[in-house]
Amino acid sequence: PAEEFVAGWISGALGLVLGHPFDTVKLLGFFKGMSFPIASIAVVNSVLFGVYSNALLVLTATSHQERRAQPPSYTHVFIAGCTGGFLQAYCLAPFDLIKVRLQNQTEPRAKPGSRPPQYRGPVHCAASIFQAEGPRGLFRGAWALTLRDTPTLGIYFVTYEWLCRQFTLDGQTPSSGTVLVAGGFAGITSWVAATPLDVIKSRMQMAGLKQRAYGGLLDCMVSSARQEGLGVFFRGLTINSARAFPVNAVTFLSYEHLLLSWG
Ligand SMILES: CN(C)C(=N)NCCC[C@H](N)C(=O)O
Repeated sequence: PAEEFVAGWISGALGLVLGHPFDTVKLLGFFKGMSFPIASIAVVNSVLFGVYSNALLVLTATSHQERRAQPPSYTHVFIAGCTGGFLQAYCLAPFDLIKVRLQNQTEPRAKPGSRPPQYRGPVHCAASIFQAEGPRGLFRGAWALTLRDTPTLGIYFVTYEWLCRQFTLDGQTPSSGTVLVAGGFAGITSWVAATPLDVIKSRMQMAGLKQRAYGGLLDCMVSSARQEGLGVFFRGLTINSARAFPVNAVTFLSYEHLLLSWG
């Protein structure tokens, strides 16, 4: 049961290398600042895949190797995915907050005489938030992140399993092509479902800095929709989907291959 955590770690890091250019498309260099996301996403992906697989083990009493011969029901896949999503959201919260704060810091870095950026890097950003707001400050937006990730990661694993089963004979291991396509579409489906709460989550994480402070999640939703219309909930949908396909195709392919090679 521990190898799923390790495979999740490595596959998350590989997926991230592909996704990073999409994440930083608005910034200066494509692969700039990748060490922090790699370290954090690898941990978070390890929690997601490790908890998912172990939750399925509890629910169905089958190990990863036995699941092709005895496929779990979609209800069990969904519950295990939601459990993984819920726990990964808490691990992701501080890392995601730092990422959003740094990515929204668009002052040019090297211009002489210009005001230095508020955060000098991820560690300085974490320390500044901790000093100003205490440990709870690092979990700003965590509630919105949990609401975003719990159902959408259930959807993620159900889509992946469903597509794999459509293109694979009963009891067989899916081909690499199937895993790539199923992983890619699982990523897209989950991000389409996640985008409305992703917008709200990022606004809550930035609250107090760039935008106004919100009374809570609901207040943020209502006032964003009132000021900008319902389209606000779909902001970033295209880039999220374009990023989701390669990231999750590679994540699932490397995860399945690692587990297969470890027996
Ligand atoms: C919020 N949603 C939809 C997800 N977290 N989906 C799972 C994809 C995880 C992958 N590391 C990625 O960043 O796409």
